[in-house]
Order: sequence, then structure tokens, then C-alpha cells
Amino acid sequence: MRVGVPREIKVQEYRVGLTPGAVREYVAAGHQVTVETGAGSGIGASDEVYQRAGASVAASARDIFAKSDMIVKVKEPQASEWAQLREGQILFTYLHLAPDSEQAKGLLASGCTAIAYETVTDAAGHLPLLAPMSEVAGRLAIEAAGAALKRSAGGRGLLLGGVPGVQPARVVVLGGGVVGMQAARMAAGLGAEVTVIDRSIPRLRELDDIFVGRVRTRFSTIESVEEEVFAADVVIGAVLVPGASAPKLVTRAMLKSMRPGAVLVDVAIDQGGCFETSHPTTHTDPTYEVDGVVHYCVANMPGAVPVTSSQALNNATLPFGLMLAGKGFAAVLENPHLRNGLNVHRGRITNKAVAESLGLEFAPVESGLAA
Ligand SMILES: NC(=O)C1=CN([C@@H]2O[C@H](COP(=O)(O)OP(=O)(O)OC[C@H]3O[C@@H](n4cnc5c(N)ncnc54)[C@H](O)[C@@H]3O)[C@@H](O)[C@H]2O)C=CC1
Ligand SMILES: CC(=O)C(=O)O
Ligand SMILES: [Mg+2]
Repeated sequence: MRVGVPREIKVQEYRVGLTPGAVREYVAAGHQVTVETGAGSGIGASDEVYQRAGASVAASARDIFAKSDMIVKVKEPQASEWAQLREGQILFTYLHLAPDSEQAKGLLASGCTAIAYETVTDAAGHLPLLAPMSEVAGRLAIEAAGAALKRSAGGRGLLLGGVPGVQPARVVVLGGGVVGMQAARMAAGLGAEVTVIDRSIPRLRELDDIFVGRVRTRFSTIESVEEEVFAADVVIGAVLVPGASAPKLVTRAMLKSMRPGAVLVDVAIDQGGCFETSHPTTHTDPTYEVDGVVHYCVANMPGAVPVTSSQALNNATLPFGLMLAGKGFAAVLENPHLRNGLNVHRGRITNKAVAESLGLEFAPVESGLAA
């Protein structure tokens, strides 16, 4: 198969869809890989490095989109990209379609077959292509919170871990999945007082076993969220209902009862955010304030550490990408985990949660509607 890797064009996105190491694997499996010139510059991989790995280099994204059977990217396609996709072409990338009806329209109109990393599953029901970036974002969330807590940044002027004799910051993590666990781990490691809230009791049990008392756990209710958020210095938003828009756990009205200068880090912003007052921000201007509460809502946090993130992402996407390159759309029909990843096919939405969030008709690929 002809596999194409355009340069990422989202603001301050430095990751790349295929690392040179992954290119070698595709080439070894008999595929032709073309990368756009400069696609690897964010991770320090020059065109020559890609050529040595067996790729061809194209001068423009236009060449890549025109000549590839499958496009491998990192972030959701931007308007200029979805306009270049076509029927029969496979797009393999993050999409986060639920809160993004404009992109959904663009993908539907293109007729392409779009597989979203964030809804591909594994045998345990987890999200293996989201997990590595959630690990990165969870760890970064505490770095972001520490920076935003500084007085000069509009925060309360607290050190996360305090110092001997002075109390540490109170960090509340909403959602104890992959992001939440990594955030809790970093915050606890720095000496903060940490509480994780989740609606899954089995998950709270696991966290309790892992952190052996170092992190408090609470079941998610309106009351527990209010109590913890009102007393928090930092709230990390890390809830996910796969494919769907994030539930709004912190309302605008609640901000008035929060500590002035408290920090909200909404990692779930790519699914619309779990704070009512969240809107996406960028690495160049990551924070804003509402009612005295600092908001950090960068939708591509791992893009800030592209060397770590591209490697981690490629480790996870490689086996699925090779399946797609080897069998094309048949791989989606054969493999239930890739099928869960299928969001759009020939002008139809093929993922139920995504369709419901967008208010569009769900066309399961098995029904023949989207075949
Ligand atoms: N902003 C960014 O750059 C990045 C954002 N993300 C996003 O972070 C979010 C979290 O991802 P993961 O941790 O991988 O998901 P996950 O599926 O591992 O964890 C989500 C957790 O939220 C819990 N949850 C769901 N509804 C809840 C509720 N009402 N109250 C409390 N807990 C609830 C679930 O039980 C689960 O434990 C996703 O939206 C993901 O796309 C991930 C990576 C990068
Ligand atoms: C998961 C995601 O949206 C990201 O890594 O940017
Ligand atoms: Mg994102």
C-alpha cells in the first residue's frame, strides 16, 4: 500500500505520524512510504533520515494526499486537509469528532474512511492508541498546574508540594483513568495532597491498591465533586466516556465557590472539556481566567514534547497501522478493535457514541448502510 505522512499543521504541533523507525517497519512489510518534506523536523528527524529509513520525500502535502492510499497523521485534519481527502482513502489519526461538527461535515463530504486512534480498543476494553498520549498528558498536566499556580501566572502563589512546615497544594483529579492516574502519580511524587474521583468503583479499588494510602479516592457524585473542587488548589479534568462529549462536572456557578487563583487543567478538552467554562487553548497562549480561576485547556498537550510523544504514539499505532496497510478496509471488517476505531466511512458516521454526540444517524458498518 502507498502510505503518506503529511507534516502536522495544527498550531504548535511538532509530533509526526510515522517516526523513521516505524517507516522501516512499513517498508520491511513491503509498503511504499512517502513523507512530506520537514514532517520530522519537530523530532529532529531530517528528510535524509527518512530516506535512509526507506521513505520517499514529497515537496508538499498536496502530493501526499493525492498519491496515498492511507494517510497517517497525529492530530485531527484541519480544513485544508479534509478538503484533500477522497473516497476510498484511509485516514488513520486522532479525530475527537464528538465536539467538532465542522470536521465531521468535512470528513463526511470527503467520502474517506477515517479511523480514530482514540476509539480503537483492545481485548481488555481499554483504548491502546489513546493511552500513550494520555500518559504524557497526565504527567504534563501537573507541570502545567505547577506553572499556572505561580502568582505571576495568575495562580494562588502556591508550591505544589509546599515545604516542611507548610501545607502542600490540594490536587483533585476528576477521572482516574490513564490521564488521572499519571497526574495523581506526578502530584503525589511532588508532595501534593491528592484526591482522585471516579465513577468506577473497580477503578477506585485499583488506584487504592496502587497508591496504598498516598492518594485518596472518592466515588463521583455531585456532592463529592463539589466538596473536593471547592477545597482544591488544582483540579485536573480527566474524565472520558469513549467517543462521547465529556460530561460537564464543574459548572460556571461552582467557580464562585472555588479558591481565588485555583487552577483548572482540562485535559478532557479534546472531547469538549469537563468544565463548563473550558474552551480550547494553544501552547502559545495556554491559560485564561474566569471568575478568578485560571483555566489551562490545551487540546494537544503531548505536542509540547514531540520526541517522547511521537515515539510512544508510534509504539502503539504500529501494529494497527501495519494491519491497515496490509489488508486495507478488510482489516477493519476483520478486526473488532479497528472496527471500534472506525468513525466515518463513505459519508456515514459508523461509531455510535460519536453519532449520538453529533446528533447524526449512526450507520453500523455491518448494516450495509456504510458498506
Ligand atoms: N488535551 C490533551 O492533549 C489530551 C487529552 N486527552 C484526553 O484526556 C481524557 C481522558 O483520557 P484517558 O485518561 O485516557 O481516559 P480513560 O478512559 O483511561 O479514563 C477516563 C476515566 O473517566 C472516568 N469517568 C467517566 N465519567 C466520569 C464521571 N462522570 N465522574 C468521574 N469519572 C468519570 C472513567 O471511569 C475512567 O476511569 C480524554 O478525553 C482524552 O482524549 C488525552 C491525551 C492528550
Ligand atoms: C490524544 C490527543 O488528542 C493528543 O495527543 O493530542
Ligand atoms: Mg487532543
